[in-house]
Amino acid sequence: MTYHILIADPLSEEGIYPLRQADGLEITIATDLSKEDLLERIKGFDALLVRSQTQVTREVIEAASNLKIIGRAGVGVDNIDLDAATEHGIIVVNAPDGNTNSAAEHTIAMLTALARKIPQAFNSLKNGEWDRKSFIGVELKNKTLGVIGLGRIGAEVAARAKGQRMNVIAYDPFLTEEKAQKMGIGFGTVGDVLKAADFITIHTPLLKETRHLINEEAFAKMKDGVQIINCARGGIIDEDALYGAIVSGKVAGAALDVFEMEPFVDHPLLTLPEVIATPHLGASTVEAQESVAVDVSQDVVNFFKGEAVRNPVNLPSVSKEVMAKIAPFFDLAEKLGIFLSRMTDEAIEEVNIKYAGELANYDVRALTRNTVKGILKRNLGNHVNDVNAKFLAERFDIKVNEHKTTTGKGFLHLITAEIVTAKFTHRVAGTLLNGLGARIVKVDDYVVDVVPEGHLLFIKHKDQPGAIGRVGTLLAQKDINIATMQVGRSTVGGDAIMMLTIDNRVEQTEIEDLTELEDIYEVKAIDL
Ligand SMILES: NC(=O)c1ccc[n+]([C@@H]2O[C@H](COP(=O)([O-])OP(=O)(O)OC[C@H]3O[C@@H](n4cnc5c(N)ncnc54)[C@H](O)[C@@H]3O)[C@@H](O)[C@H]2O)c1
Ligand SMILES: O=C(O)CC[C@@H](O)C(=O)O
Repeated sequence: MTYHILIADPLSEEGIYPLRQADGLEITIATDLSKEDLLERIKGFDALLVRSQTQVTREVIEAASNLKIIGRAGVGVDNIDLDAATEHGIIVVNAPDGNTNSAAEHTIAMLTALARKIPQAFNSLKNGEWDRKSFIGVELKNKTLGVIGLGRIGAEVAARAKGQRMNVIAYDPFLTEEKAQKMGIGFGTVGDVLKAADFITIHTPLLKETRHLINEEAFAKMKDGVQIINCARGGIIDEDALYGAIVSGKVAGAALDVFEMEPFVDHPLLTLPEVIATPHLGASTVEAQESVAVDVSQDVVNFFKGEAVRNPVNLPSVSKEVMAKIAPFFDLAEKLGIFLSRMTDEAIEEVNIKYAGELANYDVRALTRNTVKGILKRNLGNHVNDVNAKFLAERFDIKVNEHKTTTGKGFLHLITAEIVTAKFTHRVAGTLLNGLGARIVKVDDYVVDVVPEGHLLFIKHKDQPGAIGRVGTLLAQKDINIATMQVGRSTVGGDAIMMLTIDNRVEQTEIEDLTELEDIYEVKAIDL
């Protein structure tokens, strides 16, 4: 099998080495595609790798009939329609750590250049002027740097600013006073930061909540003569408001690496001498580009090898240690779901999955997704996968609940999956037995011991002499060999079940013939 990878933005050649090394991957590099070309070209590709330039819109995702993974060589995924990717079962991976250092260094370079008006002075010199009066800067020492967004990059910038002997005050929804104290920085609300800072640097993602976070109202709270740096994302600062604040003299200077609309060739802000700018170069170093490309390429290779990806954006990430514990249960979890989906033809309203024993100590959301995937597969086939299973369940108004208990009822680990319909509840439990592999150990209230593999028949019948014989005879007449059989009953002469493993898949007509036998209530064929 060959998977086709489209690299649509320039990536470091050294960085894509993992892709070049892997078997079964064919790489096409086509950068600077127009929107129309991308919509046309994307059709045959299994993977798409981009940086920040290519806009991976819903339209692109819907035009891509084979796409399975989108890799973003960098942090921000605001150029990718994540909802559309999730709905279409496409996993999005990024490279969150590879460019942190470069982006932090760029921010500090911008801060210093802004304070000392270096770009303006250089331009003047290039224009043949020796002007020592117009470019009087300010020192950073003892000035206050306000950091909005103290994540990976914000924290690095804060640490470096302290090296410049600046006072740092930060706001981040995850920042506590204790953590700020440990970092040796001040802590406050956005308002406190805006009020206290001589320089303000933004390091949040662009989200609904952060769009125009720095607007007219925010500028009004700032010190007169404040200077602003944005090396995060265009759109976090309202550019019209910034223009007004510079012209009015409220803001003495701005250093911008990112803009609301990129790319552009001219921009009103660049007509102002107080503004210095770079064309989104925060991550543009040899080291960062190699690092993000390696990270994202490695995840694409892992994905096509069926291994866990390290930096999923639209799936919760699972640590290596947890993955090692839960990965052996993936197949069983999915099979429990497939089993349950065959137990009823009614609409499923609720799915309850209970993890008992040691499994209860781990993050088992990936197992839950596998069970939900198994349940939905009956009607959705390959349209459902790990990425969209929960989303599709929600779309179909199926509530998914996860429960945990450390008591394993005699099993080291036990997964019990349950589906609830308007009329019935069905339950199936499975485990992994040391040295023996997966087993289904309970179906509804009946204890069984069945290997979840191949073709199974689940038959509900009356506990009467002859019922089992009649099933055996009919299957023999149809030339269907029984490999294994388990029986269980609630009470003598009451309801009972048979679980058969058979060598061939049964047809619907054969199920109907079995159902017509005396004392047989219900027959379900389950292919695992
Ligand atoms: N210019 C570039 O080339 C370049 C390079 C790398 C990253 N970036 C951008 O830099 C930004 C930060 O990247 P990172 O790796 O540090 O991300 P991160 O996820 O590590 O940190 C983001 C931080 O912002 C905080 N945050 C979210 N909403 C907030 C709000 N309303 N107010 C204050 N803080 C808020 C989060 O809690 C988080 O701590 C992103 O926008 C990223 O896309 C730009
Ligand atoms: O692709 C780039 O160079 C920009 C990357 C940067 O904006 C990011 O969010 O990682």
